[in-house]
Amino acid sequence: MKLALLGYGKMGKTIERLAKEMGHEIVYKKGSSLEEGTLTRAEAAIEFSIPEAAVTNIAHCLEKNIPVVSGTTGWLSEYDDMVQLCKKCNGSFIYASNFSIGVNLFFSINEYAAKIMAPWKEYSAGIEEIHHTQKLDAPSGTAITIAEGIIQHSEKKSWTMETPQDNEIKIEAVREGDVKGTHTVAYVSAIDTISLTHKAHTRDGFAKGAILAAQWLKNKKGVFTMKDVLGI
Ligand SMILES: NC(=O)C1=CN([C@@H]2O[C@H](COP(=O)(O)OP(=O)(O)OC[C@H]3O[C@@H](n4cnc5c(N)ncnc54)[C@H](OP(=O)(O)O)[C@@H]3O)[C@@H](O)[C@H]2O)C=CC1
Ligand SMILES: O=C(O)C1=N[C@H](C(=O)O)C[C@H](O)C1
Repeated sequence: MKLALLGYGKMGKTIERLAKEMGHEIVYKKGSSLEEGTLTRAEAAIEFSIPEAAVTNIAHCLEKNIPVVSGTTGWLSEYDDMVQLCKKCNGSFIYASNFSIGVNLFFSINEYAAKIMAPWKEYSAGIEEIHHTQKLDAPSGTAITIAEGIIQHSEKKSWTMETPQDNEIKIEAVREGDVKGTHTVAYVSAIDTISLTHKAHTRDGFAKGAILAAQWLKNKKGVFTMKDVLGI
């Protein structure tokens, strides 16, 4: 496929390396001070930039009728606007807080655990995410998706990074070293703890999932999620 990369940082470069190994061609690259190639040659755009740039990048692709896969986190207050724009342009759009197949399986395990744990009121759920010190947003998009999975299957109503009320889930964000992304859900009672952890060893899983999503999106119209891509 002919791919555009919107954002050419850690993720953009990882996607470029893996996409080339898979036989795809990068026809356009854009960073804050870089623009190479021609966007309109692209069959799909893969967008991993910064929260402030994501909406403009996504809207630009939709308006130019280029299918767009976005993994940028921290801009979701404007997600519904992008859904509306995609419909108006009859475009193709996938956003995921995490494109790794392992994390998407973890999301399903998390929802299953939330259902099982819901009646057992002596356990209280909490989430911890650990990332590298360059990460701009907190909590991670993945931690928010995990919290939403618990909220969907329990009496919890929202998440917080402060001291939680009874109907809130606490998310703790830790920034250290070059951690690629570690997410833990823990159910803690006075006598024991049940915890589930996903730990990314490299960024390759995120990048492979985004390339898979771009391939899957070919010839499809609408707004999709990684659950659609993976059929889970
Ligand atoms: N959904 C998922 O699976 C994953 C999501 N992410 C998310 O992806 C995003 C990027 O992560 P990462 O690559 O690690 O971050 P980086 O900081 O390494 O890269 C971000 C890049 O965006 C560039 N940029 C800035 N402004 C624009 C613009 N207007 N248009 C295009 N590019 C621009 C920056 O350019 P410059 O270097 O010149 O400043 C930089 O190269 C983050 O939001 C992160 O949370 C990360 C991993 C997985
Ligand atoms: O910024 C990162 O690095 C990551 N961001 C995503 C998030 O916010 O969930 C996904 C992954 O954990 C890496």
